[in-house]
Amino acid sequence: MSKPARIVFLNGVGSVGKSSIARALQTLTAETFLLVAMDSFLEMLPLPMQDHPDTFLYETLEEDGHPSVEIRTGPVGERVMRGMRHAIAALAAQGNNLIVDEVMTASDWAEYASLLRGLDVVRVGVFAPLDVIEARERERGDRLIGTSRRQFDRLHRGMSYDFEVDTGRATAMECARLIQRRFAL
Ligand SMILES: Nc1ncnc2c1ncn2[C@@H]1O[C@H](COP(=O)(O)OP(=O)(O)OP(=O)(O)O)[C@@H](O)[C@H]1O
Repeated sequence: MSKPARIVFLNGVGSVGKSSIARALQTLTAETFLLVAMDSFLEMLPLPMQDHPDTFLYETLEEDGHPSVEIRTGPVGERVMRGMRHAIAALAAQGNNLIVDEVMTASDWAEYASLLRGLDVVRVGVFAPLDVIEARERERGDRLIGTSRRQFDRLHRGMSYDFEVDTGRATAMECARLIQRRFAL
């Protein structure tokens, strides 16, 4: 029987810097870690279904005079997300170490906690000031403006973390080093 997998969740709003940390962290760990990104599962949908009431519907509202994107999840979208969580559990059950790039709420976490019981799981909260995140969102050019604003006050409600990093004060590589040292990865 192989060693139980280690799983590092990076959770934070869009454009906060999760994928950049994940890629940096992969270069630092002693053992091999796969990167599993929620975005990769969204990209599995056919293009016309990527913004659709059955899957994920993106609606731009206004909040404090700024665009703020509400994402409504339909039944097919819920199924994709459940499938992702079970797929992650299946990868880990086979001994694959994982870095999971997620945008998860406390209720999503509740399902992970039950699927991953008994494994070595750590949760890292990835934070930065909203103005910094929104500047990155604008610079990227391929992100819906207002996605991070909507998630900013809501995503972390009810969540607790084993460790937190601030990408407004540290590069992705510096954040990755802090995580690698903290958990001796
Ligand atoms: N620590 C950092 N300092 C400065 N810029 C950063 C940092 N981390 C990421 N960036 C930049 O911010 C942008 C978003 O980064 P990244 O794709 O890692 O975010 P993300 O949280 O994975 O986003 P999403 O959830 O939308 O996929 C990129 O242009 C990246 O180069």
